[in-house]
Amino acid sequence: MRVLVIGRTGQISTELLARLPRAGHEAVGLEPPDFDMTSAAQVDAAFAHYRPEAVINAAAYTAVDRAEDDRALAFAVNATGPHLLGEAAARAGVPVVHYSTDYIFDGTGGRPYTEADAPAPVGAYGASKLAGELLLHLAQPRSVTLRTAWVCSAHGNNFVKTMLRFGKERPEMRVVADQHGAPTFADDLADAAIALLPRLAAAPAGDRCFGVFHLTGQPHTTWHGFAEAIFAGAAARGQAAPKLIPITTADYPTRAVRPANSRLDCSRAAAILGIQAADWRAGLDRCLDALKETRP
Ligand SMILES: NC(=O)C1=CN([C@@H]2O[C@H](COP(=O)(O)OP(=O)(O)OC[C@H]3O[C@@H](n4cnc5c(N)ncnc54)[C@H](OP(=O)(O)O)[C@@H]3O)[C@@H](O)[C@H]2O)C=CC1
Ligand SMILES: Cc1cn([C@H]2C[C@H](O)[C@@H](COP(=O)(O)OP(=O)(O)O[C@H]3O[C@@H](C)C(=O)[C@@H](O)[C@H]3O)O2)c(=O)[nH]c1=O
Ligand SMILES: [Mg+2]
Repeated sequence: MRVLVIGRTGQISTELLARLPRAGHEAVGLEPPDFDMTSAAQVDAAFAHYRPEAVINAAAYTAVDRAEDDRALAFAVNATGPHLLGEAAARAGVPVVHYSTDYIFDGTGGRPYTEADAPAPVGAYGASKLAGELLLHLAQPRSVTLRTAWVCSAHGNNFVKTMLRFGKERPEMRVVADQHGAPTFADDLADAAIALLPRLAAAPAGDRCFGVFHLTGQPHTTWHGFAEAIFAGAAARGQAAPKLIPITTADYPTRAVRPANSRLDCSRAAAILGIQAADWRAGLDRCLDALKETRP
C-alpha cells in the first residue's frame, strides 16, 4: 500500500519509515519544515499529491513540561492536526492509525486502565492528546488510536538516552519510584501499526477493529525500575553505571504533573487485533545494541 506517515525523524516515524518498505509498502514521511499538519491547506495538498491508501500519524507535540506554557501550539499539533488528517482521510476513504498516550488518564486508579475507563488528563499535553483522539474519530470513524506509554528508541529523545547521557556525567542518579507504567519500544509500535494496515483498508466503518486500543510493553515497572534495567544493560555493554537512588514524585518537581498510575491494560488489542504487548526488556536490548554501534 501507499502509506503517508506524518512525522519523519521522530521516534516512531523513523521506525515506520524503515519498516514499511520491508513489509512491501511504499512510504513517505512528512514533518516540519516541509510539512505542517496544523495547516488544512498543507494536509489537503499532501493527500492530493501522494494519494495515500492509508495514513499513520506518528507526529505530535511531545514536550510534556513545555506544553504547560505552550498550550496553543500543543493543541494545534495534537488536536487540530489529527482532526485535519481525519477529515482529509475520510474524504479520500482511507483509514488512519494514530498514537495517543497514558497521560490522558489522571493516574489515580489502583489497577491498569482499560479503554472503558474515563479519561481525565491532568496536564496540557494529555488534554491536547485526548482532544486529538476524539476529533480524529469524529472526523474519520475508520481510524485506530493506539494508546501507548513511555516510548523509547535509539532515535530521538527519550528516557533511555537521557539516563545514559546523565549517567555518564553523574556519580548518582535520583529517579522516581512511585510512578508505575510500562516502557514501549518504537519499533514494536511501528510493527503494530503496519500489521493492522491490510485489515483496516478492507474493513467497513463500524468494524470492531476501529477505535481506541491500549498497547504498551510489558511487564509493568516504575521509572526507577526501568532506569535499573537501563544501567544494568549499559554495564553489560561495558559502560560505567551511576548509583541509582529511588525517590518520590514529590522529590522531583516538574512543570507538568505526571500520572502515578500509567499502567494500561492491553488485553483488548490482543483479543480484537491479535497484537500482543511486547516484552520491553527485549526492546531495551535492541536499543542499547543500536546505541552502542552508533557511539563515536
Ligand atoms: N514519546 C513518548 O513517550 C510517547 C509518545 N506517544 C505518542 O506517540 C506518537 C509519536 O511519538 P514520538 O515518536 O515519541 O514523537 P517525537 O517527539 O519523537 O516525534 C514527533 C514528530 O512529530 C513531528 N511534528 C511535530 N509537529 C508537527 C507538525 N505540526 N506537523 C507535522 N509533523 C510534526 C516532529 O517533527 P520535527 O522533528 O520536525 O519537530 C517529529 O517527527 C505521538 O502521538 C505521541 O503523542 C504516546 C505515549 C508516549
Ligand atoms: C531525567 C529524570 C527524570 N525523572 C522522572 C521524571 C518523570 O516522572 C519520569 C520520566 O521522565 P521524562 O521526562 O522522560 O518523562 P515524560 O516526558 O513525562 O514522558 C512522557 O512523555 C510523553 C510524550 C508520554 O506520552 C508519556 O507516555 C511519557 O513517556 O522520570 C527522574 O526521576 N529523574 C531523572 O533524572
Ligand atoms: Mg526532526
